[in-house]
Amino acid sequence: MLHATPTPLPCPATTTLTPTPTPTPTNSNPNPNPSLRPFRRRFLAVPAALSYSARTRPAMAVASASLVGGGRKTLMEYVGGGGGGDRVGDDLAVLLAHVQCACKRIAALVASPFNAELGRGAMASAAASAAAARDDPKPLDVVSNEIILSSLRNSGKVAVVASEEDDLPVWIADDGPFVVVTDPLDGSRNIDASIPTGTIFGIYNRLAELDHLPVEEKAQLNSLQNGARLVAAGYVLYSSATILCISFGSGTHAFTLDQLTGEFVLTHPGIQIPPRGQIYSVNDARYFDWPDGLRQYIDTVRQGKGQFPKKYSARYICSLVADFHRTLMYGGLVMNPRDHLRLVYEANPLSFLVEQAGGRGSDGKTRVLSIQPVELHQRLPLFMGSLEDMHELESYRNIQQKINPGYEV
Ligand SMILES: O=P(O)(O)OC[C@H]1O[C@](O)(COP(=O)(O)O)[C@@H](O)[C@@H]1O
Repeated sequence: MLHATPTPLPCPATTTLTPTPTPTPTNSNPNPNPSLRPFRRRFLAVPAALSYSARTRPAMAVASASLVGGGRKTLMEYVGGGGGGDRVGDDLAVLLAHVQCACKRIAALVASPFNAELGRGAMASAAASAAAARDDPKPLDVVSNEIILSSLRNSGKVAVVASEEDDLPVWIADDGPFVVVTDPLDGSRNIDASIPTGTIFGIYNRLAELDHLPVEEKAQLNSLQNGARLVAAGYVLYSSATILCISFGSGTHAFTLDQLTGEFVLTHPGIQIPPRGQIYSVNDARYFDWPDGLRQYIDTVRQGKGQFPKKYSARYICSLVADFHRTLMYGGLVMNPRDHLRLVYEANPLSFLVEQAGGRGSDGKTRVLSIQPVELHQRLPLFMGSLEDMHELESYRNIQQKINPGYEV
């Protein structure tokens, strides 16, 4: 079994920061599928650090020493050593310790051999209801949501959490200094094929001027903050490597999970997205639903007739975090031109990260971070990537897809 021989590392992975203990979490969105309860118990109960068998550990530790001993900082060392700049006080550090802990749990979950059983739960519920739309939460989304919510509660640092999986934000504590928005497991429709998925999160300060309002109202308004007010934003990519990429408003930095020690170590400090890439990432099957401007742009760059005289390549995983991460690394564009991705949970945190890496995020007309959210689950066309590619794309003007029939796959 996955956790038969646990060798727990402390969670949160810091000894200097002591999270405030809170009562056993309850969830506002209990999973209605009773067949999932054993899995939820298992994954909510495991220690954050990944577990390894005693037999394999010594050999792995030798390899590990060469990586971690190579002078690379862990995420918590980076944050504790002032790496995040002035914005990262003790409260935010404690919160981050809990966020990374939750994401290690989700990383173990998505790689688990028990996913097939969880998937059967998804198919059963889909069969039971004709209304089971593609956007319905899948069990792994639900479990991931519970893991995140539980960790955020336990941090003692969060006033309210707004999750893509929940209709309404969950108020946690009046004195929590932070507001967290999250998509706990984006791209989960790919999970049965072991295609990468990701967690996205954004952190705002709680707006003290709203404290006097009724709970529902202040929960909503705190969660609808403009993306320009983000204190920090990040994602965790669950792929061949598990990568936590974060910005505190002073650059974008990526940490890779060392599977041997269970620590995120700094591998990509100060990421700069190339000003030009040669890759565009979009669901090309929608070509005939695209507006003229977008078709012309893609036709132009794929023929090497754009401002950059090389033929562009296409890459599309259909998992936003994975497509975004590749774009951050190699440059180019990642886009979904129809009203599909969500401003609060996806577009704002990722735009914050791409801007901090020297790129741009827009809805095709307007900088994402200047759009004031009016609804929690508000959707928008989304274009992000290299600065020069973004400017060229936006110069075609008519790039937002207005036809959005609700595709089957
Ligand atoms: O169907 P499209 O337009 O290609 O959209 C795919 C996008 O939708 C997502 O799967 C998110 O949508 P869901 O919230 O429905 O899972 C992204 O990960 C991906 O980039």
